[in-house]
Amino acid sequence: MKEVIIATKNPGKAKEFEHIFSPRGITIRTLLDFPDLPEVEETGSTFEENAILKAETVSRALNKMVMGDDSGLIIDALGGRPGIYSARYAGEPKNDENNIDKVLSELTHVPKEKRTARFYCALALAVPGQETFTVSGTCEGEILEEKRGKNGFGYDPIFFLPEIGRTMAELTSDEKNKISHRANALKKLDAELDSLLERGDNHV
Ligand SMILES: O=P(O)(O)OP(=O)(O)OP(=O)(O)OC[C@H]1O[C@@H](n2cnc3c(O)ncnc32)[C@H](O)[C@@H]1O
Ligand SMILES: [Mg+2]
Repeated sequence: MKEVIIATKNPGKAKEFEHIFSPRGITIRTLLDFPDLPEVEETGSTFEENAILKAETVSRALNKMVMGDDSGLIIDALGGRPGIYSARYAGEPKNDENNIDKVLSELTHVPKEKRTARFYCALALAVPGQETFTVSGTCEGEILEEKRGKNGFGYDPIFFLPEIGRTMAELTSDEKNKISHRANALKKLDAELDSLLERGDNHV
């Protein structure tokens, strides 16, 4: 069985990875399947550092190939915030609705043309005994003044894609998985991942 372990506890991410991998005959498992593993501290100062921390910590604990995803929303008018703090922007415990409300209130007086933003995703692939690979992907958009759509997770309902004319939360998962920051990053890991899976280096 071909299997990829993703070092995430976020069910929204897990669903996206599953959608992308299952048509290729690859099963995914996440930290939700390994409840006894210790919490990974996201102490890095960049998305890349945090993705590596997640992937390497879990890879070491399981002695398996593991992918880490660290991602977030970069808003130009907020100097790049919430950035690496996207998950807990409105404080603990992390809550998507509260995060969105905080962003919208900070942007209250910012006009449409200055509401540009991008999603960023860093992926790290840790393989026992090998150097960790990292790649990144982005997706450009604008922050709306109110939520639209019910799909996706996180900041998707306020992230508007001007070329498509819909928010990320108004896309089907197939549509999101073609254009998202996560999909764009994953495309760059494809060749690497395929050859590791072919060689059976995932130690399943
Ligand atoms: O660390 P793990 O367990 O993977 O789960 P997490 O939710 O804490 O993940 P991050 O630390 O990478 O924080 C990412 C946050 O950025 C936001 N985010 C990332 N990708 C997103 C997407 O595709 N759509 C909407 N929001 C996204 C969302 O708020 C996430 O909680
Ligand atoms: Mg996190």
